[in-house]
Amino acid sequence: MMLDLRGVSVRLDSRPIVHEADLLVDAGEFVALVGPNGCGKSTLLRTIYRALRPSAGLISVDGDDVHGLSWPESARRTAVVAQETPSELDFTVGEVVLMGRTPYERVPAADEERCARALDRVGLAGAEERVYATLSGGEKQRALIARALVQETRLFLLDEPTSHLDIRHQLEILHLVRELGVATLAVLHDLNQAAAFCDRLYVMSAGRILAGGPPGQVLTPGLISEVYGVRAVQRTQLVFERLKGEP
Ligand SMILES: Nc1ncnc2c1ncn2[C@@H]1O[C@H](COP(=O)(O)OP(=O)(O)OP(=O)(O)O)[C@@H](O)[C@H]1O
Repeated sequence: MMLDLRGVSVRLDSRPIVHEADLLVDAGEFVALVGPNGCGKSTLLRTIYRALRPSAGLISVDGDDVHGLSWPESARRTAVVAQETPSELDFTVGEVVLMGRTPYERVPAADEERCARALDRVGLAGAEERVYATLSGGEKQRALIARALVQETRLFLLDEPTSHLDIRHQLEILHLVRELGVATLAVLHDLNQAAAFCDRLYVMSAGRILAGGPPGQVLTPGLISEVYGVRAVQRTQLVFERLKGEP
């Protein structure tokens, strides 16, 4: 199992935020974590990438307790793609991508080669010298995915990677991550998108994981009304597919 959470609870300022979460991601799986604002999704993700410590439970990545690993060792197992943070803005794209090599000994020529390959893979070939702050939202997300790629981990954690992108760029990013084939746990807000892209998903509400499984089994009108307080009606829906080339 690539990621295995057993009974994970998290407290912030002594308030219980996550209660006894169990969650699995297998090698190569794309798993979504959905739930209403404030239910604890980001807190759970931050605990997996060690920005927070659980108050109870165990989180293992590739068989080892992440909170027992050294920082570089855990960073060689798990890469995070979140929304941009101010820390990236002063750098060139190449410098941002190279941050992904921080947990490794630096080998300049080989690292530049890795950086070029990763940028090529995300459709930003040759963008090393561009200033990160000047990229479009979609390009920034792709640069952050390139950074995760050079980190050479077997697990990706995505925290709302598409939330300020338009529909075409949202689809591009989700396609891209899926095609990489790296085990991924992604916090997503759009339930239709989560259902379309993930192998399995978990639904969180008020700090608890209420259900997990294939989207068709989990996203029932009953569960959606219980969790979000909205009535879900299943209809033939408009399906968006990315077209090749610019619109
Ligand atoms: N540093 C903190 N100290 C205390 N409480 C916090 C802290 N950070 C977040 N919280 C609270 O924890 C709860 C869960 O927040 P979290 O950001 O994990 O939710 P989320 O499901 O990711 O929400 P969203 O979908 O809006 O991003 C919220 O009630 C929030 O106010």
